[in-house]
Amino acid sequence: MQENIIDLRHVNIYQGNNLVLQDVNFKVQKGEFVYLVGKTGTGKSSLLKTMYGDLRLKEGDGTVVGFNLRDMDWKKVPFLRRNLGVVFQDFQLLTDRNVNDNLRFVVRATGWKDEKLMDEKIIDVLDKVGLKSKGFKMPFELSGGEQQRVDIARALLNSPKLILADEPTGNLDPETSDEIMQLLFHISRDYGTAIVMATHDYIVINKYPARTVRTERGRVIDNASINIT
Ligand SMILES: Nc1ncnc2c1ncn2[C@@H]1O[C@H](COP(=O)(O)OP(=O)(O)OP(=O)(O)O)[C@@H](O)[C@H]1O
Repeated sequence: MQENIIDLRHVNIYQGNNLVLQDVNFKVQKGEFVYLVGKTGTGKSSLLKTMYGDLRLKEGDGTVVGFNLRDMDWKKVPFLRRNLGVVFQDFQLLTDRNVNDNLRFVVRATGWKDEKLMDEKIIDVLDKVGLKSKGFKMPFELSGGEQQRVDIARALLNSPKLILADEPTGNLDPETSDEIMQLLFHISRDYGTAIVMATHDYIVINKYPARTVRTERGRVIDNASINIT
C-alpha cells in the first residue's frame, strides 16, 4: 500500500493577509524525491514552511508525517519537527562549537537522554554523509559542501521519513552541488526518506531527474515541465 508522507488537500497558504498559494493539492509518498521550482516570490518557501509548521495551516486540510496540520496545537510543532528534517541554503550551524556538539545540541533539544546512544547516533549520521572523521572540526574549518553535509546529518538525526530542503545547493559550486545531490538521492533511495527540495538550479534537475512541481501564479502545478521557466 502507498504511504502518503505529505497529503495536502485544498490548502490556501497566506503570508500575513496575502494569499500566496491557493487550492494546493500535493501528495508525496514514502521515499519519493520531488523538486519544487518556480520563480522567486511564488511561494516555494511558504509551502515548505507550511509543511514544517512555521506557517499555520488556516484553510484546507493537510497531514505531514502523520501530523494533522489543520488541527495541530502550536505546542505540537516541536513533535512534528522531530519527525522530519529541514535543510537550508545557508547551513545554519552554530559557529561556536564543533560538528559533534552541533549535532549533540539538536539530539539533546529533541529529548534524547542517553549519552552513549547520542554518541552512536552522531557517528552514524556523520558516517551517512561521509564526514565520520570531521566531528571535531569547527564549522569555519569546513568547506561549504562539508557544512551542507553537516546540515544534512543534522536533518537525519531523528531518522525522519521526510526531509524538506530549501535550495540546499544554492550556495555551492557545481561540483559540490553534484556531491550533495548524489547524497540526497542516496538518502531517498536507500533509506526510503521522502525529499522535497526547492531549487532554482535547472542544471541539477536535468542531471538528476525527478518529479517536478512548480509554483506559478498562486497555484501549485504538479509534474511540471522543467523547460518552462
Ligand atoms: N515573512 C513574510 N511576511 C510577509 N510576506 C512574506 C514573508 N515571507 C514571504 N513573504 C511573501 O510571500 C510571497 C512568497 O514568498 P516565498 O518566500 O514563499 O517565495 P519563494 O518562491 O520561496 O521565493 P524565493 O525563490 O525567492 O525563495 C512573496 O510575495 C513574499 O514577499
